[in-house]
Amino acid sequence: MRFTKSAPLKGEITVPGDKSISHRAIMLGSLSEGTTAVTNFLEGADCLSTINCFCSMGIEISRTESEILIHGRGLHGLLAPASVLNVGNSGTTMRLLSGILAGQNFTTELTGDASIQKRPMARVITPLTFMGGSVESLRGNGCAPLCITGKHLKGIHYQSPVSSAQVKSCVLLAGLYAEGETTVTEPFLSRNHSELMLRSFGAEIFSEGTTVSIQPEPKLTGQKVVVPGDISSAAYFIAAALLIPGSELLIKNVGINPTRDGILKVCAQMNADIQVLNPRVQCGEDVADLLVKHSSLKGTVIEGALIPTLIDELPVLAVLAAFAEGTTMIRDAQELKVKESNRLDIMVHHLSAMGADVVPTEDGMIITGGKTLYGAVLDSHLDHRIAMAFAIAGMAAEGETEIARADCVNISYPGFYKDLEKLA
Ligand SMILES: O=C(O)C1=C[C@@H](OP(=O)(O)O)[C@@H](O)[C@H](O)C1
Ligand SMILES: C=C(OP(=O)(O)O)C(=O)O
Repeated sequence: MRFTKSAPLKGEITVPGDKSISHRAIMLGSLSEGTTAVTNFLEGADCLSTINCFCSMGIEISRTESEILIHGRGLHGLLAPASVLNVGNSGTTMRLLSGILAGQNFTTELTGDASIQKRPMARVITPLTFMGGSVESLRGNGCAPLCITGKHLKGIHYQSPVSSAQVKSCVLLAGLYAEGETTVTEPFLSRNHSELMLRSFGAEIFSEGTTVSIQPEPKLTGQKVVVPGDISSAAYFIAAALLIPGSELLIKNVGINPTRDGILKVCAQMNADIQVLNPRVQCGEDVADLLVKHSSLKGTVIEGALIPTLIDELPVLAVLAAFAEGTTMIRDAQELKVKESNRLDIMVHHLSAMGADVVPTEDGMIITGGKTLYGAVLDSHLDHRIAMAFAIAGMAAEGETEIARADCVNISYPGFYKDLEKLA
């Protein structure tokens, strides 16, 4: 895909459904009694991987024009799959499913693409093993493929060393099958969609600060789930509208759960003009429309408790920082090294290739903004967030930017380039 300096972004857009919430709706719908109807489900490759995994375990999932219908079989209704489950590129599917599979009465093998086979799974193997689970990394390297044999699990209090919603959700889902209460404490609060959705499906779950506890063997009942627009997808349009002079864009129906809205807080620190309009609550999740106007941005510090609330937005925030006046420090972002690609290394490389002043640090980077950026030929490294972040950089830079292997945006936003083209 090729990008040159863009005309102003005008009008309105609705971004596709939230990826995290779409995954969870399929999982909890499958483990519930009755039917779960999901509106605005994200038809991205990652969520389709989750659907395929549950279909392979005997769940019937059908579509109407506007909904996905999941015909749940209850907490103990999954069937042993006939072959290896493949999660594709999806870390969320791999880690959350591991928690569910640890409590079944069958053995499953789980694998995924080349990127998934390099991502750390010890972070879920460790707590599941503490619970009495049997989860083996088949190559002995702490990565997929995994072999999971369902066992009788015991509730634990797990102090997670990472602020990861995937780890937290994995342990909570295993807790559905454990004897006694299961508790997770994390350093900083990560996204809480699992907690909100588990509660609405009927689980007994209690959160206080960075600790959450769940009781086993609830009767989960199918629900209607209306998925809000994904703030992680809205992030690219927020950034484009802020960077391109003359832009004024209304992004409708965006999930602004406080565990996900770090990008709005950082943009406010950077002097961005973003109005949060029509705030409302939909299926327990905060939702609003965002009116974004071109702004003169200034540098800021992004660190600590904010990091989990904007973890997937850091690539595009680094692009914003490169166009802002002054210095931006990104700290405590070492998790970016173990995403679909090493996002820290690639952000530093690609921004530098465009002429930005970026210095890598152990857990982030220092960006001195305000330099003129020039188009470059950049590889996505098959990482959807990298492709989308640098598409936006290309629309604000001088000259032409070419993104190679750009179709990986299908993972979280299949219509991304079409939507951009419509607006700009
Ligand atoms: O739970 C989830 O749905 C997700 C959690 C985050 O990962 P970590 O839990 O590894 O931080 C995030 O990066 C990912 O895109 C989705
Ligand atoms: C990290 C991501 O997803 P996952 O961990 O589910 O692969 C992402 O979407 O940026």
